[in-house]
Amino acid sequence: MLMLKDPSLLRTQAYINGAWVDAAATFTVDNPATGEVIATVADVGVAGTRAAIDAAHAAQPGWAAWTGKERAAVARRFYDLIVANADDLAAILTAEMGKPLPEAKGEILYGASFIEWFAEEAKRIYGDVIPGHQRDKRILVLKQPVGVVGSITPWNFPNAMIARKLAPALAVGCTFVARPSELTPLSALALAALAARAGVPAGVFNVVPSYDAAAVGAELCANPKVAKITFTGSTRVGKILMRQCADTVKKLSLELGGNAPFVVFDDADLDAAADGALIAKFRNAGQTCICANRIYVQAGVYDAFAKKLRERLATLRLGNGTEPGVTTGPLISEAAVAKVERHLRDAVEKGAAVVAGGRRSNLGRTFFEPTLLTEVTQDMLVAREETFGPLAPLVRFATEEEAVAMCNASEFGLAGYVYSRDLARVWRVAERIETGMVGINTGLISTEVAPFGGVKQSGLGREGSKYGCDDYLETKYLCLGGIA
Ligand SMILES: NC(=O)c1ccc[n+]([C@@H]2O[C@H](COP(=O)([O-])OP(=O)(O)OC[C@H]3O[C@@H](n4cnc5c(N)ncnc54)[C@H](O)[C@@H]3O)[C@@H](O)[C@H]2O)c1
Ligand SMILES: O=C[C@H](O)CS(=O)(=O)O
Repeated sequence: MLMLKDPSLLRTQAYINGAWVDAAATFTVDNPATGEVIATVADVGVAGTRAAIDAAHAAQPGWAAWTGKERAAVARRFYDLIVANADDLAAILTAEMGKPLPEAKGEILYGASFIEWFAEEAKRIYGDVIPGHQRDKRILVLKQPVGVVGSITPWNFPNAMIARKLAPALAVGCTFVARPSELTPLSALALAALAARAGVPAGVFNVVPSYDAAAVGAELCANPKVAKITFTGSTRVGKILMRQCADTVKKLSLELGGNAPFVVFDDADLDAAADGALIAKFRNAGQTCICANRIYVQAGVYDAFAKKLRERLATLRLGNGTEPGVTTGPLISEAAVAKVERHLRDAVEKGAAVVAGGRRSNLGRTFFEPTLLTEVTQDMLVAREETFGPLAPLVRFATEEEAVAMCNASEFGLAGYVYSRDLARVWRVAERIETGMVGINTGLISTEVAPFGGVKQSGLGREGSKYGCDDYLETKYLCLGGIA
């Protein structure tokens, strides 16, 4: 049973047009650590999603008519309420997703940082005045909200992935229909409760929990009242949404799959690199889009680095995320465990060696021991596919050229990491690696102040930073003639 300071944050109805709405259909939300049902949630399906879109469409002109300062004030109250209720939001998040409470609290504050950042940006949505091309012409450029935004988000960061999208939308005057993952809807519903308390007007922020992701996604993509789709999730689903948006030429922001290379050169600080690899690989039990998926180590330091990383794996404690001292929670499902096992089996069959972990834990069906593999080669599944679990594969390389070529031998390009104390080498590799983001001598790069996003099949657009409003704005050009 979830013990909350404010039990009213545990919401199981949809939030549409400022009202909590039941539905005839429901679905259950399970605790991935224990398998117990923690909530039964209204499933509003396509009909409820359509109603939410209608509400968002009706509310949008009014919301856009508020000044940036007025929207900023509401967003600031929203931020303050999230921070004030962070412990409850973290408890809800851990219950439905499994990550350890300290990590869940960190996610809540990370998500809140986007609400804070874009509350500030709301006052600075500037246009332009451009010198006329003819004597009687005056040219203006306006930045206007795109309109209704449909949002589809994953289970691994059930608070922050919504906040990272909702924040710029609210700031510029868009309205928002959020369809959270069926695995983790409670975090989104708790955010809706706090948004209402903050004074976000009815219809501006709607949450439509639903089990049938494909049907609701198709409605969001096809409905002409929706101007933009913002999606975070797998590349597979991102491609489906792209296709479905074509008929109405919707704007798209896509934060998709990753396969991050993590490169350790022989001149690196090996302790710093091992610390960085531990966080970049095992944060959220390896279930983040920017997790180090392939760890490339230059031959001269390969054994020393493997030893240091193995020592650090021994400090990880697997367990239920509510228990003090637990660093690594369960995976989201048995299917996720099966994917880790498939990558492990393939690697071992092709010659890799298990030097730590390598098996399910007796803690439960979704627990897998943090695992370290050596003698991994580029042809193994673990180097080509996103594992999304606590499996660290070490690949040996000889030269910088070889390392960069192996990094770029992927259709993904979200994040990459480079450890070296040679400034020239760091610049060469950071400029040549085909990713949207590069961590240099650090394994933790996520922040609201920087543009988050990928290249190649890892996505379109950027979230956060001074660039983060761009994807929620249209640029309108006014040409004033006859000014003699
Ligand atoms: N780039 C990023 O910022 C980022 C962040 C988090 C996760 N991810 C990626 O997400 C994946 C893991 O998350 P996941 O398993 O939830 O991904 P997923 O693509 O399976 O699901 C993401 C969301 O899409 C919904 N969905 C599934 N099929 C759909 C369809 N046909 N139409 C519409 N919606 C549909 C799901 O219910 C969920 O809400 C990984 O690939 C990870 O790299 C990327
Ligand atoms: O899983 C993907 C998230 O975007 C990772 S982070 O929350 O930005 O670190």
